[in-house]
Amino acid sequence: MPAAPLSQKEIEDRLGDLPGWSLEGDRITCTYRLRTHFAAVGLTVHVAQIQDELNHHSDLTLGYNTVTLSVNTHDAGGVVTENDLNLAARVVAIAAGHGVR
Ligand SMILES: C[C@H](O)[C@H](O)[C@H]1CNC2=NC(N)=NC(=O)C2=N1
Repeated sequence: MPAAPLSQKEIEDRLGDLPGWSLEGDRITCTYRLRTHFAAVGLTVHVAQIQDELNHHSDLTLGYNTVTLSVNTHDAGGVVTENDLNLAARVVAIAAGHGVR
């Protein structure tokens, strides 16, 4: 049973607790800036590990010293659900440990 779509107000309310995350169209997104390229790679690998654990995957983009996540729930027709907010919360919880700026 796919997760239920959330209203824009529900999403915006929850994003208040997710620093750096925002609603962009039909997905939530965040760009983390790291001190070095290698630190960005490390965050990317850690996020990939969490995504496989949750079986929920963002479009994950690695730049020189940035990691951008952009996500919604495919199984719900490409809208934001609890699964996306849960992934964002897990990433927020680990970001500081990677030395995001
Ligand atoms: C078959 C597999 O469980 C599904 O395709 C999972 C994988 N990762 C996913 N990631 C995202 N963002 N949305 C999904 O609906 C989703 N479904």
